[in-house]
Amino acid sequence: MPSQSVAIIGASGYVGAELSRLVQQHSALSLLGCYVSEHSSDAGTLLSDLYPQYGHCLKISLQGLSDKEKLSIKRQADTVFLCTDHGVSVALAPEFLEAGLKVIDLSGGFRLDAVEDYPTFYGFEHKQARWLQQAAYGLAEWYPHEIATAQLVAVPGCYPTASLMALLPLKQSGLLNNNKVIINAVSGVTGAGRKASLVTHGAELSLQAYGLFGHRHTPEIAQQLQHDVLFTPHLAQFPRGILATVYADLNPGVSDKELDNAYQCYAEQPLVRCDKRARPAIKDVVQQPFVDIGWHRQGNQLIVLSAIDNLLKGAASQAIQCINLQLGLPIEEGLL
Ligand SMILES: NC(=O)C1=CN([C@@H]2O[C@H](COP(=O)(O)OP(=O)(O)OC[C@H]3O[C@@H](n4cnc5c(N)ncnc54)[C@H](OP(=O)(O)O)[C@@H]3O)[C@@H](O)[C@H]2O)C=CC1
Ligand SMILES: CC(=O)N[C@@H](CCC(=O)OP(=O)(O)O)C(=O)O
Repeated sequence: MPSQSVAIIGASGYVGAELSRLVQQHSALSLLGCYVSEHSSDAGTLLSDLYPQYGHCLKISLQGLSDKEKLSIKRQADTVFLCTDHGVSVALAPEFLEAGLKVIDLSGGFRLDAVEDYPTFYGFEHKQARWLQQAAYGLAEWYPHEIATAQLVAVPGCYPTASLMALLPLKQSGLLNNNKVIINAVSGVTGAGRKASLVTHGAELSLQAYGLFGHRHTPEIAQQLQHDVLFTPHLAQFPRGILATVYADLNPGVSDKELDNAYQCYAEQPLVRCDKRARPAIKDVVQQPFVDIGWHRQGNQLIVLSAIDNLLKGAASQAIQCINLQLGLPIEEGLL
């Protein structure tokens, strides 16, 4: 089996910790180091002290990302995973790419095609148009060849993963009519990251929509689907998981058989669980690398339901799927 040395930057965050665990249990990956920002208060702390549930596998000391550490990563790592905020990823990725390393970025820093969309949806000017153009979109079941050969992979957002896995079979099969697709999705609170904020404060949490009309995942979903979407995220009071409820209109005359056939594209995919009558539940995907999909129709109106763990299929386990594709390994290696 091929062996890759990997570095994880942003390892103390919710996504970084899950990814560190998955790398540790993957027989083709060796973990060079787990990094936080240079002056982080967590530098020197054991990752297992932050996440005692992973005490058996994450007794790894977090290191501040100093110039010295960056140099050592450039010398010794094959792949760098960035589990950092969008702006941090955009600043860090070119350094490692230009040193010849592969970068798998879990932020939104390299997901949108148009550099002009970054000020609007991310609030910063994107100065890395060349790398943006070269990034493969890391939706593993849909772009395996692009991911396999890319030096830079932009792992999709959690909401886009749930939404696109539900919708792309319909789009690919030409079953969607031209009406806007509506997506209502509910996320657990780990979706907002580990840093404390009033929005994620326990006493403030209930169930509430946010990001109306302007959430950054709207252009990401529309770009990949090549279809207009109205996406509304909701934050709820549970720790992890996303349920997307997708409303779409089918073209006139689409039969049940054509609809079911569209989802046959996942028949050989080990991490996609499809059942046309299912109403997927978050409890069944939490701590799992799967996406669960169910679909229901009344005439030409279709409702597709899609559930994932935001930290796994929505981030860390999808990143592992991407590196598996790059190493020529089965897509589910180290995940089941
Ligand atoms: N949470 C989720 O469900 C999902 C998140 N994502 C994306 O993944 C990324 C990480 O998310 P999440 O884990 O939730 O975020 P967290 O806020 O939980 O973690 C962020 C991590 O980045 C580190 N960090 C911050 N600044 C720097 C820096 N300059 N250099 C190196 N490390 C730094 C933090 O440590 P410290 O501050 O101590 O340095 C921490 O380890 C984000 O881009 C997010 O949008 C994608 C899909 C799903
Ligand atoms: C609940 C919550 O706050 N969720 C985050 C999305 C998390 C995520 O997936 O971020 P990226 O995909 O963009 O990296 C949000 O809406 O900003």
